[in-house]
Amino acid sequence: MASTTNLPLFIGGKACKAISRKKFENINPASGKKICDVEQAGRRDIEKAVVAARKGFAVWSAMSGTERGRILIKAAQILRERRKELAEIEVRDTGKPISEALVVDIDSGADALEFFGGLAADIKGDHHDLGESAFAYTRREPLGICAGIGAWNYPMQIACWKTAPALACGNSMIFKPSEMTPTNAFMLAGILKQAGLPDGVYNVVHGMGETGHFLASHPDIDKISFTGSVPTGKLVLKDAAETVKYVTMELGGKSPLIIFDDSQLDNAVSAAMNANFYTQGEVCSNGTRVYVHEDIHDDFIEALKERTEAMVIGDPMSAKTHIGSLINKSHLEKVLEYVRLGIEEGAYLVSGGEEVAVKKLSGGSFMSPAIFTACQDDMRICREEIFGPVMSVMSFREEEEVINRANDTELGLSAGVFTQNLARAHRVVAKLRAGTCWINNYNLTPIGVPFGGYKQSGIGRENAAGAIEHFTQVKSVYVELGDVECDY
Ligand SMILES: NC(=O)c1ccc[n+]([C@@H]2O[C@H](COP(=O)([O-])OP(=O)(O)OC[C@H]3O[C@@H](n4cnc5c(N)ncnc54)[C@H](O)[C@@H]3O)[C@@H](O)[C@H]2O)c1
Repeated sequence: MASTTNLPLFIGGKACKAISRKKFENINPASGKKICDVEQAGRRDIEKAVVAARKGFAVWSAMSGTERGRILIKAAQILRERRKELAEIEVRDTGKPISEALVVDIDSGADALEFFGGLAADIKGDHHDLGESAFAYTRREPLGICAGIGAWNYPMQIACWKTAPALACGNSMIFKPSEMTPTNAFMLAGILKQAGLPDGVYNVVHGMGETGHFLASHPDIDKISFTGSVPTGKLVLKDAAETVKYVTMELGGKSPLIIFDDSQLDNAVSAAMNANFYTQGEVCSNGTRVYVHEDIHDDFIEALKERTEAMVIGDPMSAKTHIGSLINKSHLEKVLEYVRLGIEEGAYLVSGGEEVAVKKLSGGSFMSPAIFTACQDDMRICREEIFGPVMSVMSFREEEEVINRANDTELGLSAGVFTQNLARAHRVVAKLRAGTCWINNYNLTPIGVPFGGYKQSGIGRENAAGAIEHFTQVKSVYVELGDVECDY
């Protein structure tokens, strides 16, 4: 997109300017330069989107699941055909390395459209036998208008993970991407239209917290699916409570990764790096509390340090880059402040944790991945979500001890266990209070497997067939075949 073009809203099947007449800037994190101005939706724009979505809903919900599914699958194909262009947009908006965006971000969105497109024809209710003269059945009906609110770390993936199940079930969607990464949610609108989606079924409104608040508090919106931080999630929940909306909450994490002494060391190091440094550490499910058995602690740190220091920090558009730019300067400053805090708290900084200058990208927000050892469970770096490339390593001795320490948090998004002893792996996983657990790997999220959090990390699940339940409501229908009994 040329830097002079404004990024419009998308309402009722058309790109449009905001009635609010307000705009904000979309900045490339790696260069610090403006990509474009973005039309900002005010209250009247949200009203317009709700009217369009209601009209779209009437058309879309009357179509068969087979017809709806065909359009979603077609959109998935277009996404894959345009993978490179969309991945480059993702990199420009987020600062993440192109090597990641090409193999994960766009395909993960396409997977969701394909998966839920395939399920659309199979959304159904149950039959209940009530004896010879009666039966009941249930209809699984769409909710109506769903609103999606996204975070900035996986813009296309988040838009598709919410939109695909919502649309498969016959709902319409008003999606608000993060103000920091607005482009690909808008691109998705054009792709869905090209695939045959009726007007008004998928709408995009841009804006900040206020725009999100307009959606979450709107009485004619039936569901909010939110991805973001715990504090914002609580505000959205309050808004949703006022109008008794369905909610899905995908919130933050501070997840444990437990590495036992019989682990295959190279794999454990690989997983710890994936669990902390992928997308510059800006991943909700990251395993940032790494518990390593004391007998292998020093060998683990030695291998980890060597491999981490070989990572390439640089231009996210370069295929060689492993660590791109953090989302912006203030987030970089927040992450570096946590590094300073870790040192103050008495943790030992083994590697990294410094701002890095990248040639020709002086306006970017780059840092070297940080590894802390000698961490204690009560340090703030081990309790608070940093959302940057900062790994805290702690040692442990006993299985029961490490399970208790891993569970000692208000969050519960994910967890990982490394061991060759599979009986132990399953025993430990069963006791971990986290929505997604990995045994001998980390951070894989195939579309057919549910994803979501325990405790304050969230409510509900995304992905897998179960998501259909979160985007439909059940109507029970009692059918009398005999006479009506009446004592009066
Ligand atoms: N569990 C998951 O699946 C998942 C995935 C990605 C990110 N996250 C979490 O997201 C956070 C990082 O993303 P972020 O900084 O964009 O989060 P954030 O909470 O600051 O913002 C998320 C979204 O909410 C909007 N928003 C802000 N105030 C609002 C309000 N009052 N009402 C409605 N909407 C409002 C923002 O504009 C943005 O679109 C991290 O905590 C991360 O763990 C979770």
